[in-house]
Amino acid sequence: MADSLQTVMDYAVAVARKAGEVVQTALAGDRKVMTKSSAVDLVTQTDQKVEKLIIQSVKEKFPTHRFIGEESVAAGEACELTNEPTWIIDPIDGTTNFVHSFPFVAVSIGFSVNKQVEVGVVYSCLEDKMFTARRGRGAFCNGEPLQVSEQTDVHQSIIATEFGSNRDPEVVDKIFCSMKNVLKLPVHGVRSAGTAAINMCLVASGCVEAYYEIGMHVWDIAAGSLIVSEAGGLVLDVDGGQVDLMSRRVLAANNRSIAEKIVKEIVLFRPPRDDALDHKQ
Ligand SMILES: O=P(O)(O)O[C@H]1[C@H](O)[C@@H](O)[C@H](O)[C@@H](O)[C@@H]1O
Ligand SMILES: [Mg+2]
Ligand SMILES: [Mg+2]
Repeated sequence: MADSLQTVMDYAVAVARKAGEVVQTALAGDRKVMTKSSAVDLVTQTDQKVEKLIIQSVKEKFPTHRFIGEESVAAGEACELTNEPTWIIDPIDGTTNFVHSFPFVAVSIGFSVNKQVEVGVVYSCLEDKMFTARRGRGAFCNGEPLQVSEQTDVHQSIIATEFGSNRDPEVVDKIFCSMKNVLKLPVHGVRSAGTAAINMCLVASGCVEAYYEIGMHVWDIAAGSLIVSEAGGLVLDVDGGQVDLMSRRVLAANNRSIAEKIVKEIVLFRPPRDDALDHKQ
């Protein structure tokens, strides 16, 4: 598999770039907005078109590989991570940004074998930044090596998080309570890029010290998790334990010292797992 992983990586980069071109072109036109799990969980025809393009392209080259794609799962496909080679795809991470032309939108492609992410590609289309990682081979942005921040003092940190698309009052309260706790540590700032994948690339790039979220999905974080760990960071569960990609909980941090401080401030809850949830809307 070692050499074929490079073939996978090269192909993922080429497909992500092609997908990014479609996203950019679509930004110039009208976007028909539909909803999924809630009134603020948005999807457009471009999300669906880009996912089809990625899956068709990959199937031509790797006919036996499996897929977990956000929009295919929304259409009723199983969301099951097995030991088989699997492409984990978010065609547009940051659909709300895309709808509003808020300029952070990414194509995220992870590739896993034995349930472990081996290749991660996040293409931040509007910034034209191609983030890549292969397990054990480092993380890069447009070919330049990435390194997480060296900051160990949480008070000198920027922390990224997201509001998600669940508007259940109890969940919103927990999200805000965690955010308030983090802000009051105090930290230099709290930020939301509106895309989990780009938040993770910001950790990998050393611009923010940590990103945490409860409620996102496996396709939001599969590629980014490898990019963070290959840039020298840690990817954990929000309780500080081992991350489980299907659990919809993640904390990516530059180092353990920052991670431990953030863990203490997060109000924990468990959304339904990706492999247990009925995604079909
Ligand atoms: O734009 P998406 O692909 O739907 O991903 C979003 C996700 O829906 C939202 O819940 C998270 O807060 C964002 O960070 C994701 O990137
Ligand atoms: Mg997403
Ligand atoms: Mg998406």
